[in-house]
This record gives sequence, C-alpha cells and structure tokens, in this order.
Amino acid sequence: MTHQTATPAAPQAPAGSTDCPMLSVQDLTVVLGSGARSATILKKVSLDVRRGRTVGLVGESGSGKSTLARTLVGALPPSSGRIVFNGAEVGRMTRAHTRKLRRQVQLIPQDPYSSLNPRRTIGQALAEAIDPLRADPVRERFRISHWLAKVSLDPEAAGRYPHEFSGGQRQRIAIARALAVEPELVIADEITSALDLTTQAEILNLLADLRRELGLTMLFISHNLAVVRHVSDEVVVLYRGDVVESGNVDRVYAAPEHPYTRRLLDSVPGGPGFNIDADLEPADRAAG
Ligand SMILES: Nc1ncnc2c1ncn2[C@@H]1O[C@H](COP(=O)(O)OP(=O)(O)OP(=O)(O)O)[C@@H](O)[C@H]1O
Repeated sequence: MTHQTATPAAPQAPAGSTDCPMLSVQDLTVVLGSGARSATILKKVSLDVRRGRTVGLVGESGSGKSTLARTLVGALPPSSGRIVFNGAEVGRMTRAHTRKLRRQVQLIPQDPYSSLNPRRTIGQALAEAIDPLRADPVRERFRISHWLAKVSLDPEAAGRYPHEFSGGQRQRIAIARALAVEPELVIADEITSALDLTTQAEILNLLADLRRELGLTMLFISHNLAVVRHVSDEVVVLYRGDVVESGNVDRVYAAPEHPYTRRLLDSVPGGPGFNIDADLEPADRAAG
C-alpha cells in the first residue's frame, strides 16, 4: 500500500493581504529646508517590506536613514513618490485610516530615554501604548507583565521609572512598548548604536527571538552592516539618499556589488568577517 506524503499546508495569509508587500516605498523623494537652504535628502528611494520579513536599511551617518524612518511614520511629508501600506497609499487615506496607521507602524528610537516620560512609570507607559484612551496600568496589569516578560524584564519593573534602568534595559522597555501596541510593522532606528558590544548582542538576540516567535515585520535601521546582518533577511544600502544596492543579506555580505557597500563592510568593527554574536567571548557575554 502506498502512503501519500502529507504536504504541510502553507500558512494562511492574513485577511486582506495578497502577494503585495506590507510596505512599499516607491520613488520617494524628500526635500528638507526651504529656498536656497533646501536639500534633497532622499532621492527616489524604493524598497519593499514583506509580511514576516525584516529588511535592514544600512548607510553611514547622514545618508538619510532617519529621514526615511520619520517620513514613514508621518513625521515628515514626502516631496514626491508614494508610500503604500497594505495596499493603501499613505497621505490619501481617510483620517480614521491614518489614525489606525499611526498604531500599525511603531518606531523604536535610538534613545529610548528621550522618548520615555521621566515622570511616568514603565507600567503607565505600557498602559498608554496598549490603550491610549484609558492608559490604566491597573486594568492592563496582565498585559503589561506579559510584554515585560517578552523582553525578559521582571513584572515589578512596571512600578519603576525610566532613570532606574540601564541603557540596555531601557531599550528592552522601548521594544516592549512598541510591541504592546501590536503593530503590523516595527521600525527600529539605530536601536543598538548607543550600547556597548555585549548589550548590543543581547538586544539583537532578543529581537531575533521575538522575530521568530511573533513573526514580526520590521525595517531595521543601522549604520553597521554586521548588526543588520544579524537580524535581517534582506538589506537595502543607502548612500547620500540613494539606494545603491539591495538584496538578500547573506549575498550582499558575501559578495557586495557596490564599492560603497564594500566600504561599509570594511568599516564593520572587527572586520568584514565579524559576527557580533558568534565572535563575542563567553566572558563578555557573562559580563552583560
Ligand atoms: N530639517 C532638516 N533640514 C535640512 N537638512 C536636514 C534636516 N534634517 C536632517 N537634515 C540633513 O539630512 C541628512 C540626512 O540626515 P539623517 O538624520 O536622515 O541621516 P542618517 O542616515 O539617519 O544619519 P544619522 O545616523 O547620523 O542620524 C543630513 O545631512 C542632515 O544634516
């Protein structure tokens, strides 16, 4: 008797999704400043982020990474081009749709300290992320504990204030706060660049675990190609506002096509072969 081998069913696409990317940036140009002092910061930038994937955006300081992040969350207006989220063009949505979008796309900033209100407890910050109207930490205590546990923080952290935490812990709180909104897309902007190497590796490993566990869709921004490689499926290389190379992260890392990408690789601390996780000494890890 022959047995038919069962083929695992393909994961169901969420309602409303098609093969189109969750985020599609098309020929996006951003000009900042006015008159003689205006400058074109992004020049016809195009990139796609598909559901469940992480795209790393890499480029040196001043290449326009934060400008792109700020434009994507609606903090800066595009000068031309389109930003399409789940098939709908940002800027052409109804007010209600735009409000919904503000929650669907969450930005984790480089410096969580500046974005956490020093007079609010972590529990209050998370309660506000979960339900901005009520912002009630008592009502939301189970969900607050849940998200703190997801980033390996004790539930009692909810009653404490931002200044009571280290830089790495604050970054964990910022990640928990972004995830507590249950966004569709997370934009992480240089979230490890202010941290020491050991703490960087811890945060990157945490993000890699959360990506797997929650199936996150993410735009991960960094000037460091080794860091980008650790958490990304694809990479987009930005040079002075231009996309000069993009593709599978391992391909770009192993065989960069553009001289600028090669230069970025050469500037990776520890050299082009450096792997932030594997190359950390066990003693360094224990120190964290
Ligand atoms: N409001 C503004 N008006 C004019 N130019 C600006 C403005 N904001 C940023 N810029 C310029 O835009 C360029 C890109 O800045 P952006 O912060 O996006 O780069 P970045 O790649 O994120 O670098 P970094 O990591 O240092 O922040 C820089 O040359 C910056 O001076």
